[in-house]
Amino acid sequence: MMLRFTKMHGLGNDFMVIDLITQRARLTPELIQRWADRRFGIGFDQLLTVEPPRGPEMDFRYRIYNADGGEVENCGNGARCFARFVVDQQLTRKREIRVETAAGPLTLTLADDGRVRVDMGQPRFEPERIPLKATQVATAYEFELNGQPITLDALSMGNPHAVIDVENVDTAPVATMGPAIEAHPRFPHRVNVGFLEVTDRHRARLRVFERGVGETLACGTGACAAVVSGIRRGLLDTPVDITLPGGALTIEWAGEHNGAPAAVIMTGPAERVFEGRIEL
Ligand SMILES: N[C@H](CCC[C@H](N)C(=O)O)C(=O)O
Repeated sequence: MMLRFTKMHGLGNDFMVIDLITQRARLTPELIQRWADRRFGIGFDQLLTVEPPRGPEMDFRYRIYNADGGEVENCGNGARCFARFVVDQQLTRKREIRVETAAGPLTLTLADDGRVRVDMGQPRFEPERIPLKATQVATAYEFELNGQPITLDALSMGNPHAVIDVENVDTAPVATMGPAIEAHPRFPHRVNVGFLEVTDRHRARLRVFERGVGETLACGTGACAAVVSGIRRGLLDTPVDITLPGGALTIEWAGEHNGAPAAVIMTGPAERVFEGRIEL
């Protein structure tokens, strides 16, 4: 049996997108890993599926699988591609689309300039909601890494993120510190690791070592987490143009009011590369 898919990317963070509304497929971690391989398979950072909603208030269910085959809670670049996909495939005529994810609802809006605006929901700071082993909420957590002390921030965008300040992202120790923090035992579900360079009050640069993938050209939830962290710590002001190796996103966050964090708004591109079919 042949399975239709579309190859897409958001700033070079690339996806295999599968319509499981008009098709059926049982996706196992082994199959996803094989398809994710950039030589023996299709090659992608994440696999995204488009599924029927489980409740009347949603238009679709949006599921995300990392290249290592693990299902995860959220993917920001993927959300923009999801919106482009369901419109291009004529699965909806809406331009404001409500989707359910494992972390909660997202609202995807296609803008006239071709970019996609995503209400990414509220960030969460309580250690137990990241999750992170810590005794209380902070904006600076002290870690020991290979015998050396380091300080990082941590929060959830539905998926877990650590944020480390660096002078220059180009020389940041992404390849060594990234995997060491991703697998640190204080992050029981592992973690995405962002290296943040603040340029000025409204601009920043970021590289991300993604959980279950490695360094990617862009990470939407990582950009949201880094900007929220920068605003909370008084380093940034909303809106922020954040530049990753694959390109730039605009992130807006109005902060916390009466202890309730505002939703994070991310705006950026979504590109289709090719349509394909693969033997199931
Ligand atoms: N690696 C992430 C999922 C994909 C996030 C990223 N591709 C994005 O655009 O947000 C995790 O394990 O939580």
